[in-house]
Amino acid sequence: MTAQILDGKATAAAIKSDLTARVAALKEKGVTPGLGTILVGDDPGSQKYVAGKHRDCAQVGIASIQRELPATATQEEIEAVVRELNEDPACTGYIVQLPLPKGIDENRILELMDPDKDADGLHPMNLGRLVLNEPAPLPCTPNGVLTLLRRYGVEIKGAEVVVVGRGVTIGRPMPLLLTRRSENATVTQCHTGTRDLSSHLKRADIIVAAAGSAHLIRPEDVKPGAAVLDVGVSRSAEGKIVGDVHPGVAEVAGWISPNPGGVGPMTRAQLLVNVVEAAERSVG
Ligand SMILES: Nc1nc2c(c(=O)[nH]1)N[C@@H](CN(C=O)c1ccc(C(=O)N[C@@H](CCC(=O)O)C(=O)O)cc1)CN2
Repeated sequence: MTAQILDGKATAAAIKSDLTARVAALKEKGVTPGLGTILVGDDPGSQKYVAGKHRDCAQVGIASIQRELPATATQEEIEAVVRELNEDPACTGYIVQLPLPKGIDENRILELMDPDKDADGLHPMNLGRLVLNEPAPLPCTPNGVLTLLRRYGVEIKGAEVVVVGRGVTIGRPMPLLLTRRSENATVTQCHTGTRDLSSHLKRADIIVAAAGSAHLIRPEDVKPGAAVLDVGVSRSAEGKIVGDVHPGVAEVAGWISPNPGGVGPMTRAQLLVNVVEAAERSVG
């Protein structure tokens, strides 16, 4: 078997084309959505992701507001920029690019954001709303995973899903999305403390690999026909992306997301969706 590709690049392009029309309609009503980003430090990966987010904004007509601070920025300096974007009427939604440099209290920064401007869905109020099943902006990567699965007709209802990883951007919120009544999946969350990862993976209809551990998911651990989403990013010595999923998995799985070209572009597209939806709510 050769797996069908879950093409994140193509799916993101379709989403952006829909958003372009919605942004134009908002502008006719006098509202220009504006995405702010706060980037601290000089991590090349983060710089690339933020640059991509602003490229996407330009494509669909969303205004860009960029704030950059050096790696030496203090907690107070970052908090001052958060307060500034909270107050800026041109900034309808914003994100703080994660991770922040060591020594910065990331949770405190997220808590300080105006939850109504939280374009990432990572403010504790919005994560709480997700737990309570109330409307909230959805975390971009997990929502991107769901959108890809739906687009390619992968059955989620009743599926056994294994999520590998427990980070704040993917691992923690992913099961919350998958276990909503609208999705009705059964989720097992695995992490570095899981005793026998292989035994869990072998039962999974869908695997979401977000461990950041190169080629952790091996062909022999995957049930034939399963859908495998590769979210993890490690870098080779040459700086190339190495995913969590071994290339041989493509011979066993029913669907596989490439990496790059899978969940990454979907993360960016879902961010724009959150920004546009917030602007649409503001006009009623
Ligand atoms: N505030 C946030 N920080 C981080 C998030 C997030 O959702 N919000 N997620 C990740 C990084 N991320 C988004 O910011 C992200 C990751 C990957 C991509 C992407 O388009 N990747 C491309 C490859 C790019 C490359 O060549 O390096 C792909 O997969 O095709 C976009 C955004 C952590 N931080």
